[in-house]
Amino acid sequence: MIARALTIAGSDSGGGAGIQADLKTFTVRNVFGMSALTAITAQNTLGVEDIHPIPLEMIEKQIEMVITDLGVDAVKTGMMGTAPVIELVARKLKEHSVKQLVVDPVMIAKGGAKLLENDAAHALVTELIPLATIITPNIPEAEVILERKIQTVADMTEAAKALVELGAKAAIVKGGHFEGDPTDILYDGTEIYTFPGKRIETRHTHGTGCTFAACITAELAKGNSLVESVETAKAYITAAIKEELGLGQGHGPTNHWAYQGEQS
Ligand SMILES: Nc1ncnc2c1ncn2[C@@H]1O[C@H](COP(=O)(O)OP(=O)(O)O)[C@@H](O)[C@H]1O
Ligand SMILES: Cc1ncc(COP(=O)(O)OP(=O)(O)O)c(N)n1
Repeated sequence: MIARALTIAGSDSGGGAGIQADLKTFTVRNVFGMSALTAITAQNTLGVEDIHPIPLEMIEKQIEMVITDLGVDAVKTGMMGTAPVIELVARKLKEHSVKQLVVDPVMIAKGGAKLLENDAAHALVTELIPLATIITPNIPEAEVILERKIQTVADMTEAAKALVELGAKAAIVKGGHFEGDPTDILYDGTEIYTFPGKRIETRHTHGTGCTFAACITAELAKGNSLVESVETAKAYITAAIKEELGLGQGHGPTNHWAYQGEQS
């Protein structure tokens, strides 16, 4: 049977991030993708113009309809928006005993728009992080969650360990926001793994975090190990950034078809 993945996240009308990035990535990685929308955003490569939240009952129904009929092998969470959404999603994931959960703690879009209310970071820590197979913050997100500054690779390593202490089985702190080459640091509760990268000079990096986490989700859904899944996701996002599509006037989307690696 084909592997199945569910993304619980916001819609990006521009197609580079959010639900759209997730479903494209799932498809390219040979996984059947399903979605539960938490919000509709009106955005393009220049920024987020408006956000329309989806009512809690409707979020709950989407999750319920998908899991009880089609089933899921892995779930990814992205833009949650508010604490009540986080609480609801955590409750549903527990009710359905979801085993593979990738938590992308989306907070702020590249253009600066707030995608998570300030008071919701606490719910992320108490409700969602303890359920996570892996949490995938960028540096500013890890700083908010842990209430500390992250300025060096050593700080990233300590941050990954601290995120696991909060209850996640594993944590990868992404280095895209550092100057210089973007190294990502994974801690799986036992070992530290370093994923080095070469910085690609481009403005087309909209949705890099969503795409990276979606690829991890797809690989986990197919039964790959965590480290294998992160390895594939790093190669996938690197190719997606490198082979830019050149769309839009601002931060353009990455190229979800670019990765030529094997289907695992
Ligand atoms: N310019 C870049 N060149 C190469 N890799 C990048 C670049 N920007 C981000 N990445 C990689 O893309 C992935 C997503 O990271 P990041 O952009 O920090 O996430 P987010 O979109 O959540 O801010 C990470 O693996 C990171 O190392
Ligand atoms: C609906 C929606 N969800 C998430 C994001 C942010 O995605 P991310 O991958 O972190 O990419 P950037 O916005 O940082 O480029 C979004 N913009 N919209």
